[in-house]
Amino acid sequence: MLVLVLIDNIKDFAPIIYTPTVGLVCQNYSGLFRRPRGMYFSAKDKGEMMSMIYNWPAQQVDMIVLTDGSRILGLGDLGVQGIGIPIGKLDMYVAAAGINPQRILPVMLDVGTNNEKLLEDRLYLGLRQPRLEGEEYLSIVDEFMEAVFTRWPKAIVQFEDFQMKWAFETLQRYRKRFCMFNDDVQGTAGVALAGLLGTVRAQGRPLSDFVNQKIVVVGAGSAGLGVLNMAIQAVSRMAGKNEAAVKNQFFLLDKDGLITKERTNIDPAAAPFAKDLKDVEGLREGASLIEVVKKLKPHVLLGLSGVGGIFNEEVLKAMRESESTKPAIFAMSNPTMNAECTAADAFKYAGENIVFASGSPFENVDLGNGKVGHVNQANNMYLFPGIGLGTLLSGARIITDEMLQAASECLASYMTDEEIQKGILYPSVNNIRHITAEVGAAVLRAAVAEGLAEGYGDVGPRELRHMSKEETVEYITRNMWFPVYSPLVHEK
Ligand SMILES: NC(=O)c1ccc[n+]([C@@H]2O[C@H](COP(=O)([O-])OP(=O)(O)OC[C@H]3O[C@@H](n4cnc5c(N)ncnc54)[C@H](O)[C@@H]3O)[C@@H](O)[C@H]2O)c1
Ligand SMILES: O=C(O)C[C@H](O)C(=O)O
Ligand SMILES: [Mg+2]
Repeated sequence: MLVLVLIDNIKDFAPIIYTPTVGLVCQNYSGLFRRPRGMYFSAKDKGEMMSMIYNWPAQQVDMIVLTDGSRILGLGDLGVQGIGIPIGKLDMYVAAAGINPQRILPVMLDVGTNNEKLLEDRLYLGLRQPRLEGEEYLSIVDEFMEAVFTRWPKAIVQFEDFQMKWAFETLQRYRKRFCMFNDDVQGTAGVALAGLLGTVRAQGRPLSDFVNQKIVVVGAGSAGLGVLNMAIQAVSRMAGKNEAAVKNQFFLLDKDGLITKERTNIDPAAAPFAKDLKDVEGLREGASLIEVVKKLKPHVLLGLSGVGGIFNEEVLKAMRESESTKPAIFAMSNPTMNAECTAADAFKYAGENIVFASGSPFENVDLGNGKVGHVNQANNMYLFPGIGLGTLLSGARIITDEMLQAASECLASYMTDEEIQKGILYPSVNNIRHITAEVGAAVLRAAVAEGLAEGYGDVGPRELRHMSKEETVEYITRNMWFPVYSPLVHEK
């Protein structure tokens, strides 16, 4: 019965099973622990993972969400307590994508934690050792991946909330070998790109104008860099130029301010986005956020820093001088406390004509005189269920950039011009099954176009190839699991 309640009331329950409440649960997980859910693989299980996987009681597993707990939302290293995230994401898979709840598997890779507080907490449930590093670490993930795909060759593994270095390294290591994706890097990028394209439409400009938007990204981690990579690919396609030629409009800041080529010890993943000082006249290496906003007057300010409140009054007021008629403020960090600003502050200080989005939910803002400041939830939940379900039903064995791009484009075109004019960039969470069906169909059709779709169950690749767009959406919808409960019969 619970699943039905969740599906029917997803808008009310998403903030509980998902951000922000899931963050609070993870922070307190060891103390709250009652019974286990999912599987834990620890560094001490090395050599045993294959038999452990074969011990999982379900015959079939379709969807796995895996974390090592090293970067849980914006809350940092929470060790095994991060298991709440795979559980919450998979609850969303059940509610939004209709993945059969008997075929999901939340997984924690316990390789230790560097969180001193947890190491000293006598209730802490995980290994009391510093995190494994280097080859030792990778050998654990390798063993897990080999074991999973040996038993369930058609499963999909979603990597979630890994610290940046491992997020990128594992993505490169596995994406051509296994059916996997990194939600923080790739799911987030697709949702952000759809929102960025929406803001161009909200200004009443043609999509081709995207190439002229000045976009400041605050946070050079797995999510921020994922967004930049995908946005630059999109601009490059639109402008018909190579990626190097279209980077000028993007500006990147991390904890040390504006990233330029003058930076010493620059992270290799951020290096391609570092600015030449001559292209940011009047700004210096490490310029602060307020300096950058005042100087550049950007169209979009997008936060993926994990730092609550850094879009402060001064920064938001500076956005009033934006060159855009409808400046966009995306405070995408989670949970709510870590959002770069609140919705109310954004409308109060940056003005009523902004477009606003946050990663965690906020109420719409009453602007007085019957006017409402619409709050969008720019969260990867709009895409990951469709990416997972579309891939599953296509039978593809890898997830390509084209499939992810199709997901993002589908979300970008979901909203009508009328809605977009009102600042509504994303659909209501209440429609999540419909969105997921559309996104899933887009992903599946992209897999077909690339010749990757091998089919699922009785539906072979030939049938998939011959499905129209509408038939694909219908096929996806038909394959969503839905709870049916038999009526209780009372004895008279
Ligand atoms: N809305 C979504 O769908 C979504 C998706 C993924 C991640 N996120 C959120 O984004 C945040 C970051 O995630 P991540 O995986 O990129 O983390 P990360 O740890 O890989 O990166 C964080 C980045 O922020 C930078 N930073 C820290 N303090 C800063 C400051 N004061 N000013 C500017 N930059 C600063 C760091 O230098 C680093 O580059 C988290 O809060 C996470 O919850 C949201
Ligand atoms: O979990 C979320 O709500 C989004 C995202 O995956 C995050 O890490 O913040
Ligand atoms: Mg995440």
